[in-house]
Amino acid sequence: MIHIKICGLQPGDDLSFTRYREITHVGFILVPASRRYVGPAEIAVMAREVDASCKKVGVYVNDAPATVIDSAKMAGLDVVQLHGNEDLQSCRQLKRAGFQVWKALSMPVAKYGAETLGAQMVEYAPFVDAVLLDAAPPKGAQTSVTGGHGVQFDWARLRAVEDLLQKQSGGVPLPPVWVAGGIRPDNVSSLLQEFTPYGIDVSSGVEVNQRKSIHQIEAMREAVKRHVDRATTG
Ligand SMILES: O=C(O)c1ccccc1NCC(=O)[C@H](O)[C@H](O)COP(=O)(O)O
Repeated sequence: MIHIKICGLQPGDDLSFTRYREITHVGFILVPASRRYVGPAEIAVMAREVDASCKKVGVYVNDAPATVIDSAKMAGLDVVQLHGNEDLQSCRQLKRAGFQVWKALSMPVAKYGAETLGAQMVEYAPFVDAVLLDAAPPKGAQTSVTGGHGVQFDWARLRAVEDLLQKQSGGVPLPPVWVAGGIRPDNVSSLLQEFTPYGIDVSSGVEVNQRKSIHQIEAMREAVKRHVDRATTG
């Protein structure tokens, strides 16, 4: 199964999609500069509408671990997604506090090749539960708004990640890989032709007028299902 995370929910959004088996994670943005910012107390209220099968993820950028722990406890989160330059020590501290930890890594641009990415994945592996490969933010984006721009990276680069995972299979086990950045119902199939991630993380691609659309979320789920069905029936 390809897991799906829908990210950037806000008060008033319809959370009934969290009951779908394939939508395993729902995300909230705890980055004050983001247009999708929601505070921990508001998340705790929204969380009552989240199906028990769906894990609640909080996205943080460069906050001190103690701040993340207090906020994530108040919000009732299962997973903390670190979307900045957080170090190994911070990941370890958050895991020790009982949270699953995901580390976002910016997908290689020309100066930053597969080896660097592989080295980072190996380095973070013991301290995280997953890595999330996201597109680098566009020029001009606010410094702390490191994701959620609807920007796609070159998915052909994921072939190098596939090779890394194959090569690594005898060595340090690498964490599950999620892919994010500009994924929409009408392009998800091209991504999945390049690479089969553990999961996909989607935000802008399931929005209409900057708010989550239940129809777009449904279209995403259908598009992934169609791809998987086609792949399994040949
Ligand atoms: O969504 C935000 O506003 C955001 C702000 C700061 C850091 C991360 C942010 N989003 C991270 C996500 O998990 C997004 O789902 C991911 O970057 C994909 O976004 P999109 O390209 O819009 O699908």
